[in-house]
Amino acid sequence: MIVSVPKEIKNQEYRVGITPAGVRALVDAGHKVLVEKDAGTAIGIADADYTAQGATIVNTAKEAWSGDMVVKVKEPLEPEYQYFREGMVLFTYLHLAAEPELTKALISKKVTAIAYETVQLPTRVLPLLAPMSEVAGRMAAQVGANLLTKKEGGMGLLMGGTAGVPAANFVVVGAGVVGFNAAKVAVGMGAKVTIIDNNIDRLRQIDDLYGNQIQTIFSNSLNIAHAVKEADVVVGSVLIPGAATPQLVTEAMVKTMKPGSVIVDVAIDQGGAVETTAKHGATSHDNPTFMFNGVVCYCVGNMPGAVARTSTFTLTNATLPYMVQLANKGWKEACKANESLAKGLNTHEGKVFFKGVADKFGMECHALSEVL
Ligand SMILES: NC(=O)C1=CN([C@@H]2O[C@H](COP(=O)(O)OP(=O)(O)OC[C@H]3O[C@@H](n4cnc5c(N)ncnc54)[C@H](O)[C@@H]3O)[C@@H](O)[C@H]2O)C=CC1
Ligand SMILES: CC(=O)C(=O)O
Repeated sequence: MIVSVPKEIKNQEYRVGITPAGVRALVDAGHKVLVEKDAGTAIGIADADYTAQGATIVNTAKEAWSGDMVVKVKEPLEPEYQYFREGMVLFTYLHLAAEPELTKALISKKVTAIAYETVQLPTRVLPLLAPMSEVAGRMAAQVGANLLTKKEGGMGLLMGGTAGVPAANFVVVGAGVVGFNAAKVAVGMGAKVTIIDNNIDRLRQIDDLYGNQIQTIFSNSLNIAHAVKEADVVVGSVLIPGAATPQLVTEAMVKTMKPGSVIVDVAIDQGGAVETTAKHGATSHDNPTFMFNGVVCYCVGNMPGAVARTSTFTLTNATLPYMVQLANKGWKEACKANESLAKGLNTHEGKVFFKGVADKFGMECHALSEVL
């Protein structure tokens, strides 16, 4: 099989879908790997590092989209839709419930699209979302701390406070991988941390691990409203896998926040957990914030792109075994053999196979058993 890897084109996105070690694994298994010129140069992976492991460097995006399977990081952007074609297997983040135009393009061009973020283990863990959620969660605490400074529009608070002066009140809505990592780093910075989730077992785990260092609160609108009103930083990190995110932090709640407080809506890629950021839409690394009622709002849809070298290795450690299965067996046999991978199938032959996406756009959801 020919596996091809385009250079990412999203704003400030320097991650790459494959590392030299990934090229070696695919080449050793008998596949040909095409990597777009300079795909990894910005993060210290030279074209020569790829060719040394057996990749062929191609000069144009068109060639880099020509493989039987195209491996990427971010959801394709409009200029990339021209490369879609029937029979192509696309393995990348897609977030289709928040991407109506991309969904239409994949359907009309009959692409077989397998989304990293909906591959799911029997334990319900999302093994290809978790690595970037770990990065984005850790970043959310750093971003929140930075945005609290006067220069960034914040009220001029130091996350950990000082002896005699209280620490910032850091509230996380959604205690999954993003939320837990955000809370963990915020605790390390000395913030007063509260985490909210509707999964009581998850809250118990965090309570067992962190005791009084993290206040756990069960999710309901009253509890969220109270916590948001008192917060200096709110992190949005709720997810219903593959579906549009419920906007649990309403605009009315945001209006109760103090001027100079901060929202970091990490969940923006699935639509956003905060009504205000969801309405605004994702921001970019070049222009990451906007002000609403005195509150600094940050909702960059590709946060891990800012730490692209760490993120590339963290992501591909997780994606490579699935990539090798898809290349060795072909998508259909690989999905038949691996139920977790099969859950990644979002579109094929012009049909939608993921319920969260079908429900969002009022389309029919086809059963995997129709094709596997
Ligand atoms: N902006 C960016 O660059 C990035 C965004 N993300 C996004 O962050 C979001 C969170 O991802 P993960 O932490 O990996 O997901 P996860 O599945 O690990 O955690 C989601 C949490 O939300 C909780 N939840 C669901 N309904 C809830 C409710 N009604 N009230 C409170 N909590 C509720 C779940 O119980 C779960 O603990 C996703 O949308 C993901 O795509 C992830 C990485 C990068
Ligand atoms: C999860 C995702 O979309 C990202 O890492 O950019």
